[in-house]
Amino acid sequence: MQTVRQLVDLRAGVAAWRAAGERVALVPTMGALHDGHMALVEAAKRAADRVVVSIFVNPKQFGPNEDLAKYPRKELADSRMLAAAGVDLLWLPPVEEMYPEGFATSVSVSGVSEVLDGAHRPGHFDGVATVVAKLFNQVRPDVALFGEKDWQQLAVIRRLVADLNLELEIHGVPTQREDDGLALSSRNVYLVPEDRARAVALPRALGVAERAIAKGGDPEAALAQAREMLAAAGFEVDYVALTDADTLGEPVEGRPMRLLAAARIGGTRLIDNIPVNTNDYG
Ligand SMILES: Nc1ncnc2c1ncn2[C@@H]1O[C@H](COP(=O)(O)OP(=O)(O)OP(=O)(O)O)[C@@H](O)[C@H]1O
Ligand SMILES: CC(C)(CO)[C@@H](O)C(=O)[O-]
Ligand code: BAL
Repeated sequence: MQTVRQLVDLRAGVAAWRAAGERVALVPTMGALHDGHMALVEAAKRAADRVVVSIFVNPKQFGPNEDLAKYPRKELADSRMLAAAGVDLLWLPPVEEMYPEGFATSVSVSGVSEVLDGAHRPGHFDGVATVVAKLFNQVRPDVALFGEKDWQQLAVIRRLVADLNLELEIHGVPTQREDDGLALSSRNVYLVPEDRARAVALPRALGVAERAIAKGGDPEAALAQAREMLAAAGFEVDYVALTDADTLGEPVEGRPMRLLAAARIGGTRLIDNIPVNTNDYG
């Protein structure tokens, strides 16, 4: 595996593959890799001939009171995992390479960025859209892979790609979970054992609400019950919401729906989401 930190070297590496007619996949990450990231890498290997993984803890997507400084950084372990998985190139740009002196542009996707996590983390999705647009231009992949764990992020990126006529495919990869159902996340390392045990309430509350709604129950009552379950487990709830799966606006009759939640326990903010399978009970 090649590891590069300068754009000129990234471009040279990718250009050689492109000249040979090879298909290139990009997996953008912020590092501290776990099996969720590795599922993206495996999907990338199936989708393309060459796999580029980026690790960049993007300052522009963290708010002033968020965890940028303490976000886990594990470059050596990450690099070994990626090499062992057969990744071709690791793109590790320093902050000055990504945002040189004078950088002044922001990419903003309205609508889908403004609700849920967008409302709770002002500016977050502008930071994500800006860095992802840059990564797409730097690597120029044929396909890029993102996890469904960050469902709203995936929706924002699909909108960005459609609106700017970017020529690449976006593949969503299902959420990888611990045995008890908690979604894998780099931020799970922040959880002390007691909070880790309680955190299982997040996927459970979503599951309970999903079954109630899928069976035709009152959505507002189901969402209220999920909020109560989370509060009882010690979470402070940012939101539990039922939305249209693509726009993240109000659910629309006959279109796929998604249940999404964000909640904080012991100072750690966790997110999760699941589809609402009305057909299971049709
Ligand atoms: N459990 C998971 N299953 C599938 N994909 C995941 C999972 N966790 C993260 N990803 C995906 O990996 C990519 C990189 O995410 P990132 O590096 O932010 O990791 P993370 O675990 O989501 O970290 P964080 O704690 O910041 O949420 C994103 O596309 C994200 O959706
Ligand atoms: C897509 C991403 C790598 C952009 O910084 C980040 O938001 C993430 O890891 O999900
Ligand atoms: N996985 C999403 C990145 C973030 O929370 O900033």
